[in-house]
Amino acid sequence: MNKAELLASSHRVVVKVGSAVLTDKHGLDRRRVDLLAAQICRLADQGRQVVFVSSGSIATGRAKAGLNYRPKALPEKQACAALGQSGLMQAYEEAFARHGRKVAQILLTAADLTRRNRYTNARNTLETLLDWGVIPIVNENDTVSTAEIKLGDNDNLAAMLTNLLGARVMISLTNVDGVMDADPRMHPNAKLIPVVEQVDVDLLSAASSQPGAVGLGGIFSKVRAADKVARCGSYTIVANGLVDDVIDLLLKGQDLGTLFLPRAFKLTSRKHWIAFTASRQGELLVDKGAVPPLTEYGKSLLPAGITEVRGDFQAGQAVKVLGPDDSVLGVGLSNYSSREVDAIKGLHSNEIAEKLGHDAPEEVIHRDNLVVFDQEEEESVACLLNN
Ligand SMILES: Nc1ncnc2c1ncn2[C@@H]1O[C@H](COP(=O)(O)OP(=O)(O)O)[C@@H](O)[C@H]1O
Ligand SMILES: N[C@@H](CCC(=O)OP(=O)(O)O)C(=O)O
Repeated sequence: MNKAELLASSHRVVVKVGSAVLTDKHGLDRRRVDLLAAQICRLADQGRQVVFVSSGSIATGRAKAGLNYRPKALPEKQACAALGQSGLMQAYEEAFARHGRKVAQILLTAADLTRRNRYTNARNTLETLLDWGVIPIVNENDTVSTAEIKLGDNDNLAAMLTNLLGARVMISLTNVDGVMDADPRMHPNAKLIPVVEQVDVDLLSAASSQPGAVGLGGIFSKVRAADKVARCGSYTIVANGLVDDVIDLLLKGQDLGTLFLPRAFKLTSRKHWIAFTASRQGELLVDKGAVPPLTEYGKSLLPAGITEVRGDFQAGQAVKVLGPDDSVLGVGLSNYSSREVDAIKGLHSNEIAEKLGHDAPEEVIHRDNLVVFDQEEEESVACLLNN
């Protein structure tokens, strides 16, 4: 399927735009804002529901504050985000209104997505706005998110939202033509990769995480986000947002950018959330005997196979499941707290109740709450989970 057919048949689209597209050395580029608003409105006018993930608050605020350096200290970044976000939204309000569209600001913190009840709440709000024909404009709530609890970057946020909304395609607009086979800043002859059938460890390790002057995460975070999107069965297009009519051209069938295809085996939305969005608080190590039941036969994780508990977690939280060599086997929601798992590890199912002093489930992680990864992809999965 080409990109025009893909967009033509997609009812729901997430568009993400990076700071490098939206801002120049004077701050927010109002002309770019107008061009983007016009194209997003055309996508919507053709009957699509569009969620717009916009970076740019820090770069906009930095110019507004008159800083001639890239803010590094957290309070400075947060102050810039606060200064910039209001101007960004004002520009979008005006630009979308010229096309008769209303926009709504959604600022999310990590906990809004990593906790299931808040995730569901965010989904309900977004669904309502989309039903009303409004364009939600989403950014991370940088002003209150500290380094330890950040979602990471907006590529990751857009991938999480693509799964949350069941969007068929995510369009990621950056300041290069797409994903190249080498860093174009160092290799001027780098070639565009037109299609990525499946992200592998080679592509992930080749992709630079060094951003441009204002971005975050570099092309690496776009490739990783595209892999997450592929695993929920959706497509990603990474294209050049500095091309004035890039979305229009894609709609008309021009073969621009890099297209990431969905995985043949896709996770359900809930399992995708468990694997890539729920906050992971700990690790459970299992012995050799537990590996085939989990990875080959889709069984639940029982206490008998657990040898070690790492980290502090509560019942219901997500944990990584590691093999005896520390390789990542999967991610699942634990029925028990770390203290309880520590108490029952190595026990047979009929010994659990006696040890804990009350009736309790025999599985530490039920198979319905466990995502097991293909062991041949262990390296790239470890990379995906590493943020
Ligand atoms: N292999 C590559 N393909 C494309 N871009 C790359 C590659 N390696 C490094 N880059 C750089 O990544 C930058 C985009 O990342 P970033 O600055 O985080 O953008 P954004 O603000 O759009 O999120 C580009 O400006 C490009 O120079
Ligand atoms: N939330 C931040 C941007 C974070 C981010 O991922 O930036 P970018 O790599 O430019 O998409 C901001 O609004 O400045």
